[in-house]
Amino acid sequence: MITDKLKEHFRSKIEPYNKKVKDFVAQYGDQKMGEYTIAQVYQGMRGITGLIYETSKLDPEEGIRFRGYSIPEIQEKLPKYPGGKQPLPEGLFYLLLMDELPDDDAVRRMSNNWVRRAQVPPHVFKVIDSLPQHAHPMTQFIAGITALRTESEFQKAYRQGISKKDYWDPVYEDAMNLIARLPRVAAYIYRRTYRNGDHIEPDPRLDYSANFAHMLGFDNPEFYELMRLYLTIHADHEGGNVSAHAIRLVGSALSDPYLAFAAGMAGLAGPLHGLANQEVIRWVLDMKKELGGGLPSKEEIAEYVKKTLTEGKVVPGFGHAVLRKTDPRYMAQREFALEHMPHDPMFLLISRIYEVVPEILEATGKVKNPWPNVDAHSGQLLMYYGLVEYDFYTVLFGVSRALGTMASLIWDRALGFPIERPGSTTTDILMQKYAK
Ligand SMILES: CC(=O)SCCNC(=O)CCNC(=O)[C@H](O)C(C)(C)COP(=O)(O)OP(=O)(O)OC[C@H]1O[C@@H](n2cnc3c(N)ncnc32)[C@H](O)[C@@H]1OP(=O)(O)O
Ligand SMILES: O=C([O-])CC(=O)C(=O)O
Repeated sequence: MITDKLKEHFRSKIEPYNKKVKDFVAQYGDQKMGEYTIAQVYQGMRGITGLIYETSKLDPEEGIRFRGYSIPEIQEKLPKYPGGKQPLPEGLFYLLLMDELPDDDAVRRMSNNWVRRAQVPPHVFKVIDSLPQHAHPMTQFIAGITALRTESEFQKAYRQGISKKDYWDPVYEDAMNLIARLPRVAAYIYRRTYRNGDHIEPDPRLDYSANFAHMLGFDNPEFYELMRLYLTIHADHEGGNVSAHAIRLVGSALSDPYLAFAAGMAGLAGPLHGLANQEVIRWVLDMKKELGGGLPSKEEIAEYVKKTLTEGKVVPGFGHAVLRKTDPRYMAQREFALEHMPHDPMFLLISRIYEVVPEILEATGKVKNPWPNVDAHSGQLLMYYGLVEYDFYTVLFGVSRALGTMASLIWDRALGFPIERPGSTTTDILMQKYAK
């Protein structure tokens, strides 16, 4: 294990926070938090608060806050690459884990710490290579993450009989190693699938995002900035979304962070969750093909959207289980596009779709949030810089999601959270009780 200053700093936070939580539960633990209805139970537990997740909180109107900071606030307050405008994801991870804004030094330490941990064992590449080249990148990613598990410090420590109060320590090691290694695994998948296996070695002098972009094959300072923004804004979205919740749930059985993260990635790969980012581009390209290639008019887009709905499909990139306004992550990406590529035809189309879709979804009378989410915009930015293989997009999302969910998983073990095991019931039992 690598001993590091960051870990010692984190260690100093555990006891006081544990005491705060224990005292709070001891004093107020029997307070009622609310009531819920039969309908909510049938509707995917929507609106029921049933989890403690410390690193971020989602407000339906304002969007995500990372440790209390909104997206514009973190863009302003987190350290940046010299000359850059976008926050460094190393700093976001520091904020999420430590509940403290980092300075430049802390961010540099985080960056260097991950560089020291970044070596991916060769068997991981062999596992990925054993899959057919046409295997979806998320299939390859999940296989790669599971293969990384041979390195689990938590698994080893558990076998050796580690005490419960120390679980957080090897979980921290696994989480940090996983975060450090994911860009290499992701880039390997990209180059194997789309660039004839012409792999690019990491450059440890670069920051986390730039090095990732470099290994993918996009050595463009503007793309580096995009990656910094992308990896920051996709990192965390409170605890109830499918990926974060799956990671929390599986981790609660004391499955190690690799297993927990692989479970989360299986959830992220669903088209109603992270995979929507590739579905948006697929849908937009199909629309363009059907409408003859150029920039479709608002009327043509409206017709296409209505056709999608008539066919019983969802309009990808729109709607949300919690948000009730345009996702601030969408807006941050829109601002990036306005600054760097305001005349890009795909950006103009994405903008026009934004003008057309909400009204139509609203008119259905059933869609609770007609506004765009993060996935409605990310693909356009990636395509602009030449990362056009949209099946790969969810892997990028996954690399980012590790930052929030791993910070949270370390806290889960530091706070000694128990195995998650909510109750369930049957319709017959409910009917016997309520349908009298
Ligand atoms: C990173 C992320 O995960 S962000 C979300 C990414 N996903 C997408 O963009 C896929 C498109 N959007 C959706 O499918 C949904 O809006 C979800 C999955 C995000 C949220 O689902 P819910 O909370 O159930 O949404 P909501 O309560 O508004 O659903 C009510 C009805 O509207 C429909 N609806 C919601 N959004 C859309 C949409 N974009 N297009 C068409 N219909 C929609 C639902 O399918 C549901 O229909 P039903 O009653 O026939 O089953
Ligand atoms: O919050 C959700 O349910 C989905 C989402 O936007 C995310 O996980 O980023």
